[in-house]
Amino acid sequence: MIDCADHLGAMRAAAPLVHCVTNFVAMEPTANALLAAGAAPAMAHAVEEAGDFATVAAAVSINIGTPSPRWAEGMAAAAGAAAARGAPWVLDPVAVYASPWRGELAARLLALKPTAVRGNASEVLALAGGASAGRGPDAGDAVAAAEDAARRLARATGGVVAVTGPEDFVTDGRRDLRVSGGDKLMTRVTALGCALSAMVGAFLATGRPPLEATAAALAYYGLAGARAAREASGPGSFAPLFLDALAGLDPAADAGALAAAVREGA
Ligand SMILES: Nc1ncnc2c1ncn2[C@@H]1O[C@H](COP(=O)(O)OP(=O)(O)OP(=O)(O)O)[C@@H](O)[C@H]1O
Ligand SMILES: Cc1ncsc1CCO
Ligand SMILES: [Mg+2]
Repeated sequence: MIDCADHLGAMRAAAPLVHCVTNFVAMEPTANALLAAGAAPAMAHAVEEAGDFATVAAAVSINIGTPSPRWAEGMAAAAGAAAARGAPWVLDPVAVYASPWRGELAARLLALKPTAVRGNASEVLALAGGASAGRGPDAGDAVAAAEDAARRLARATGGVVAVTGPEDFVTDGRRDLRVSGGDKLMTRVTALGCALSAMVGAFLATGRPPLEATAAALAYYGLAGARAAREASGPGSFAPLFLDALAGLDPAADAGALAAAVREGA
């Protein structure tokens, strides 16, 4: 059993600074999700300083959603600075299949060996070199179709790969975990996957084993999503209720529900 509540408590106690080089769309939702969870965000992407931010942050999250050539240099600087000091960092390969240039950028970042990759099924399939049915940033493939790709990618980087969707799949190439939770409404509000990647960074910052820390972050996020959906009347009311649920989840009271969300194996 993975003690997700212990991971959540440790993350909140550390209140880790997560430096995010992320996309225009995701900046505010990501910063708000981190703050609601009890972590601290920084968003800065200029190549002149992204490495400086990454040097003081407890974790780094790199998201290629709306790149430009200079922005890409900021991503490489931040990822490189995290990798150089052994700090955890997460790669979110948004729409990596959408253009050859985006594919090259993702490959360049992947070569810096992210502690975790978090993407949807189409992104993970494409990042591993396969065909995918993604459209814009949205998945067109089932999570199950990306499991082998995720394992191969994890073995190649030595890190963790998380494929998210209706049920999340997390692997380090040897051990597989599945995480249930969430709600379909989460696909009707933009950038919640992007914010989740930064949340994985916050949990990795505790220094706990990356596979388990990633699963704990997904379980926490999914439980908050399911709770918010119970109260929401649509995507508009879901968004603030989700922040409240992230803030309100309690390691003691919710330990059972968090642990029940994660299962090992097939
Ligand atoms: N169909 C679904 N049913 C239940 N929960 C879901 C569903 N789709 C996504 N989720 C929840 O949303 C989380 C984020 O997942 P998703 O795979 O949608 O990210 P994404 O496609 O990268 O999003 P984006 O790029 O828009 O930020 C998942 O971990 C899960 O908790
Ligand atoms: C809508 C959108 N376009 C590029 S990034 C992004 C945020 C969701 O991934
Ligand atoms: Mg995404």
